[in-house]
Amino acid sequence: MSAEPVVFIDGEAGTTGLGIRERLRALPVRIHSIDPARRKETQARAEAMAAADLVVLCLPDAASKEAVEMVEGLAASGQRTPKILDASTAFRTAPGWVYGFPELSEDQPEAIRQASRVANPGCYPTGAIALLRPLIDAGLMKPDFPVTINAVSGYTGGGRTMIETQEKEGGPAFMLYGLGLAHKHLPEIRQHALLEKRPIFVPSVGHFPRGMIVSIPVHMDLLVKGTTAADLRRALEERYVTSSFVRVCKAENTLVADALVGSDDMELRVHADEANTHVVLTARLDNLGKGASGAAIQNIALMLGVSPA
Ligand SMILES: NC(=O)C1=CN([C@@H]2O[C@H](COP(=O)(O)OP(=O)(O)OC[C@H]3O[C@@H](n4cnc5c(N)ncnc54)[C@H](OP(=O)(O)O)[C@@H]3O)[C@@H](O)[C@H]2O)C=CC1
Ligand SMILES: CC(=O)N[C@@H](CCC(=O)OP(=O)(O)O)C(=O)O
Repeated sequence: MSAEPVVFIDGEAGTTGLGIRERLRALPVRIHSIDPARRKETQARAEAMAAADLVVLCLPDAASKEAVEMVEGLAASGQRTPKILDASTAFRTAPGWVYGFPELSEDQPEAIRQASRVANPGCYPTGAIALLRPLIDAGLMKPDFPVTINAVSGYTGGGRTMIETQEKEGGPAFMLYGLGLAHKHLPEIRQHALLEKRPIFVPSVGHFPRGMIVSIPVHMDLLVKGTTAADLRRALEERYVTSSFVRVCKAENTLVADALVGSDDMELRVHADEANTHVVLTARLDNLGKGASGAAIQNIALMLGVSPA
């Protein structure tokens, strides 16, 4: 790899692509862009891929799959091939891909460093997995726990189409969706949180651009006998004590969804009643920060072995 690695963002003009481009200014890398008029042309994209050390895919799932085939085509014709970081849902549970959540386990940063294919996590799974996985790993929550996840997102989570609808036509103040109970993030949450059962996941979107809260209610008598809210909090604190982005915070009585807008951090909380019979676990993040572009920058830094100047 040259002194200044080259990055090509396929989908640079989209919501996630723009966020990554902006954040890349903090890293010692060179961005290889293509003429916006040619951004969907196969030839122009293939040339840009061949010139890059890392390709970041910020595309819809189908276009991401096509882009990965293009990189594989380069390899088949004996050309140098870039590493790939994919922001879509297409490869988050695929064999041969490393899940780009460095806080997942102690070994995950090294796995991301070594990988040639990394899948950037979804926004909701980032919150849900961050709350659930340490509790399963610590043996406090059994893998067959009946998990329910409620979440609210800012409308930028829906990409360009939802942004245009909300901003031009003044979309709904608040709406539940995914009520077919088969949201595209369920397989990812289940696989990386190590859950045996499919969680019930009820996402929602509000008339605000950015911000997210993921919340998971827990009946304490369904956890491993004797588990307290303090045990849950300790397990989370132990997992994230070394993280620069994830922190465990004091429980609050109210939580505002857009408090972390512009930050790449995520806050986790354990809210309990006095009798310790009910707990609600919450994760608060910027859906475009730790939920998308911020997470991508963490992965890019690991994959290219660079850090902010
Ligand atoms: N928004 C979010 O909060 C998050 C989104 N993601 C994921 O990131 C990916 C991108 O999402 P997002 O940025 O929101 O979407 P956007 O719709 O905002 O951006 C997608 C971009 O890709 C371009 N594009 C579409 N098809 C092609 C193609 N065949 N070749 C080249 N460019 C193409 C689009 O151009 P045009 O507009 O002209 O069609 C657009 O610029 C998605 O897979 C999404 O699931 C991940 C985490 C969070
Ligand atoms: C509000 C909204 O529509 N959100 C999107 C998820 C956005 C996201 O971050 O997920 P991906 O990375 O998988 O695209 C949805 O529910 O499909």
